[in-house]
Amino acid sequence: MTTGAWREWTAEDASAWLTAPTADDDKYRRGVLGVITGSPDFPGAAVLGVEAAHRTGVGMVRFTGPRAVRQAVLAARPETVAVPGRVQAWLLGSGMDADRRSFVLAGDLQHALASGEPIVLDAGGLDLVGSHSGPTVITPHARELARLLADRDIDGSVEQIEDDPAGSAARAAHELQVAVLLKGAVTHVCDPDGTRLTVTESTHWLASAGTGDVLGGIIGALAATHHERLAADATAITHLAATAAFIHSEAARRASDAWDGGPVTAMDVAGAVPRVIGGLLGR
Ligand SMILES: NC(=O)C1=CN([C@@H]2O[C@H](COP(=O)(O)OP(=O)(O)OC[C@H]3O[C@@H](n4cnc5c(N)ncnc54)[C@H](OP(=O)(O)O)[C@@H]3O)[C@@H](O)[C@H]2O)[C@@H](O)CC1
Ligand SMILES: Nc1ncnc2c1ncn2[C@@H]1O[C@H](COP(=O)(O)OP(=O)(O)O)[C@@H](O)[C@H]1O
Repeated sequence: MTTGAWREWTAEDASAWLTAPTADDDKYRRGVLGVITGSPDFPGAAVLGVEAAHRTGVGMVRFTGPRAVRQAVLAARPETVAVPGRVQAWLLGSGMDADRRSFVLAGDLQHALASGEPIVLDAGGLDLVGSHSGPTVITPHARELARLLADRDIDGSVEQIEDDPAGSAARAAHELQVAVLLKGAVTHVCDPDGTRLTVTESTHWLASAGTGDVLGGIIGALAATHHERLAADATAITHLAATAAFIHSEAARRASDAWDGGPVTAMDVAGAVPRVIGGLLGR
C-alpha cells in the first residue's frame, strides 16, 4: 500500500475544479443527479441532500428514493423531478437502513450501481461498495467506516479510526479499492492510487445532525456536473470530493459568521453554498 504525504486542499485547488454554466449548456448538458436517499424514519436526510445538490448548481435533480419520502423532498424543493430517467451521477444511501431494504429499493440501488455512472455512497448505502461499476466515493464517519470494515473482516475499530484517521482512510481505500472521504474535524479524502487530501473543517459547529447529508448532495452535484471529466478520468472523483468538502466547510464558516460565530444548522450550511461557489468562481 502506498502511504504518500497528505496535502491540505485549498481555495485555489477547489476553484480549479468548479465550472460555471456556459451559453452552450442546458439543464441536461449541465448534468442530472439521481438521488436515492431517505426512509420513513429519516426523510430529512433526503431533503438535506437534495437541497444541497440544488444549491451546488446541478442541471437537475431526479429523486427516485422511497415513495414515503418523495412528498417531503418536493415540498422543500419543487425544482426536483420525481420521475425516473437518465442521470449523469448518483447519490445513494443517506438516511437509509441497510437492514430494511425493500425488494424494489434493492433493485433500484443495484441498477444505479451497475450503470457505470459516478456514485456517491453514503450511510445506509455503504455496504454496497464493491458492486459499483463507475467512479465511486464512499463518505463514512468513523463509526460507519468501522462497521463497514468489520463486515468485510478488515481490522479497524472506531477507536483505531479516531486515533489514526489518515492511516485508516488510506487503508480502507486500498482494501476496498474505492475513493474514501472519511468525515471528522479533519476530513480525509484519498484513493487507491495514492491521492491523499485533507480538509480541516472551519468550525466545530459543523458537528451537528444532517451536515453529512448536505455534504453528500454537494459531492453528488459536482459529480453530475463533471460527468464528462469523470468519464475520461475516474480518479477525478477524489478531487471533486475534496472540493465538495472544502465548499461544505467554507459554507459552514459563512453560515456561522452570519450569526457572529454562533451555531449553524445543516440547512444553513446548504443555504450558504451558492455564495461560497460564487466566491470561488470569481477568484
Ligand atoms: N435529519 C435526518 O434525517 C438525519 C438523518 N441521518 C441519517 O441517520 C442515519 C444514522 O446516522 P448516524 O450517523 O446517527 O449513524 P450511526 O453511526 O449508526 O449512529 C448511531 C450510533 O450513535 C450512537 N448514539 C446514538 N445516540 C447517541 C447519544 N445520544 N449519545 C451517544 N451515542 C449515541 C449509538 O450508540 P448506542 O446508542 O447504540 O450505544 C450508535 O452506535 C444515517 O442514515 C444518516 O444519513 C443523520 O444524518 C442525522 C440527520
Ligand atoms: N468536531 C468536528 N469539527 C468540525 N467538523 C466536524 C466535527 N465532527 C464532524 N464534523 C463534520 O460534520 C459533518 C458530520 O457528518 P455526519 O457525521 O455524516 O453527520 P450526519 O450523519 O448527522 O449528517 C462532517 O462533514 C464532518 O466532517
